[in-house]
Amino acid sequence: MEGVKHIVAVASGKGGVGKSTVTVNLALALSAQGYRVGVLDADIYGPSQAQMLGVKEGERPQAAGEDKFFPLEAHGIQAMSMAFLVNTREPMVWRGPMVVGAFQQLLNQTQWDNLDFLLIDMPPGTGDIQLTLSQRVPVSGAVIVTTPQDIALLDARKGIEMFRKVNVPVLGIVENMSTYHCENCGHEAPIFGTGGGERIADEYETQVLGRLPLSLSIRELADSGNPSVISEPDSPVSQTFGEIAKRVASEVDGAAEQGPTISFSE
Ligand SMILES: Nc1ncnc2c1ncn2[C@@H]1O[C@H](COP(=O)(O)OP(=O)(O)OP(=O)(O)O)[C@@H](O)[C@H]1O
Repeated sequence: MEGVKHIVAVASGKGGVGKSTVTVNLALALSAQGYRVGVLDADIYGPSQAQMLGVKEGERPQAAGEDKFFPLEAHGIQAMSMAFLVNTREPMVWRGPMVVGAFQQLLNQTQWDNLDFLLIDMPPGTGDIQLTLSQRVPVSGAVIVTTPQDIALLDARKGIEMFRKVNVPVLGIVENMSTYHCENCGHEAPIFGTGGGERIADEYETQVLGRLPLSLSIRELADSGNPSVISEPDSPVSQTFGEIAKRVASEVDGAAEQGPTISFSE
């Protein structure tokens, strides 16, 4: 893909597990480590990246020649989202083919500037957008975000299986909302259970890239457009994102050094 070295999909089976939050913080952590990073928000119906990156409503991308757009820039990250092109207060009442068409346009018509990593914030599930992505562009790998409870793991398994079917390597699992740390009494409570990320990583012979707590500040900072990694760079949460970023970068570079693999499927 023009202007992009590595494409990494951030995905989950289930909605609301923190994909967008992980995407934006991982992007900022990679950027803090010196990489040039872009974020493509592939959630056409419910884009979140504009808000999480603090892009003001109504800010629109500039045209780049006849049929391309320059991405917007926020916190040093290049970004493209449906939210930059439409009024986000109105629902998008679109059928599947229109959604896929819009995604393809975001994919093909954004003029990325010399990126090391393009992170794609996927919509939940294993449908049209996921298939389109794997068929249209070379995806270096996928990061699977899950919470530790069984109902989320069930959907995360489907996500992993889907990427395997389309020959996209799974780089690892991010276990989000692992434990709740009470800011008043210090008590740790594993609200969504324990060990889920590890179990699923073992099952699919992949790794847990990192574990993040259920935390008021993660939510407040992401929702306010100044995510943890830039607002609290020295916090344990930001350090965890830094470690996840290092693992992702080394997995992807390692994969690049091995060269392409040949696979057969029906
Ligand atoms: N570790 C966390 N602690 C507290 N709140 C969190 C955490 N991770 C995410 N959240 C909050 O949970 C909500 C959902 O997160 P987010 O939008 O990242 O999920 P998602 O998986 O991308 O959702 P969707 O399926 O809608 O795309 C957001 O308000 C976010 O701030």
